Amino acid sequence: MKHFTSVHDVDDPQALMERALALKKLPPEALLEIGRHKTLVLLFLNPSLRTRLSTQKAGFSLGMQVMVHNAGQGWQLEFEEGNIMNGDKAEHVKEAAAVISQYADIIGVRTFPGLKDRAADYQDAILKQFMRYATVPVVSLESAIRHPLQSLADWLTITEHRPAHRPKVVLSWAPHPRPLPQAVANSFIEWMKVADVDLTVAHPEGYELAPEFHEGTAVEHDQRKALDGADFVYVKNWSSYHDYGQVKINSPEWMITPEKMSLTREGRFMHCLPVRRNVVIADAVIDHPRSLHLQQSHNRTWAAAAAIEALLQPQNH
Ligand SMILES: NCCC[C@H](NC(=O)CCC(=O)O)C(=O)O
Ligand SMILES: NC(=O)OP(=O)(O)O
Repeated sequence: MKHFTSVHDVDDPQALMERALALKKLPPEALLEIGRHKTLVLLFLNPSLRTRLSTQKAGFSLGMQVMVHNAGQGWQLEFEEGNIMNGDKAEHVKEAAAVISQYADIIGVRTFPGLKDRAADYQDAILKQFMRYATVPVVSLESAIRHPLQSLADWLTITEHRPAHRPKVVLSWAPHPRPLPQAVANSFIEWMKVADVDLTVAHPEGYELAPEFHEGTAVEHDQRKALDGADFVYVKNWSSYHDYGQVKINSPEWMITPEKMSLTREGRFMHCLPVRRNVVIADAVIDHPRSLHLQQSHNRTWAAAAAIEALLQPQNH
């Protein structure tokens, strides 16, 4: 694996998921050898709580040195090719990525979409520029269109709580006051396509995701119908893809409530966090023992550990 930016970078996603579960069970001293004398640099162009801490923790657990760099602490980066850099951008990604590569064995990058220019966001240009100019593997810490470490952690969580039958997994849109990226939803669909689950995406009309992610997935516009018999209910807001970046609905109709969860097959609630209580999800659902949101955030460490280990394999160098 050269980089970890989507499920398509992974030769055998099932094996990676199983390796993450195996790493979770290893004694701490066995883990420490995996990344000894290696350095991980995490670069945050946008805020984070879980990704920042769980990926650092994964690095530390694997015996790595970890450095975190926040945008705003350094020079403002230019990502366009050929621009006359006489504005506020002091350093080109061409130099920045090459320089960081001298200090790091793996570079992690978090970069959210601007949600103004769909074509630009869906080119995932900032992540791709880092991949182009870095001389070491790049791991996505959530890019404009995908969040693969989250999806891998979600898959671990589903695997750990899987019923005997093939589970029905519902990805349900929910309301939010702010325009949010489509990355978590896009990525979740992509990873669930390689997991052995029955996936339905529930969203109001007008909230279709990008065709490359949506195609081939069952879609339901009636949320209650979608929830019928669900084993896992993954809740996430995303802003409109078609009316790009817009919040078209902000009424509580799509909020997940105990009454809606009662339609499921003792369904487990999932959310990547951060979550707005009583907007996306009623307190009584997230505070219920069947909610898996904290198991998901715990599994972020193990997803990151497995991805980092795979990127450290000698064939990458
Ligand atoms: N990394 C997990 C989710 C990050 C981001 N959520 C947010 O920005 C929420 C912010 C707020 O609630 O105001 C998203 O949806 O992609
Ligand atoms: N779920 C997730 O990626 O959380 P952060 O944005 O806090 O990293």
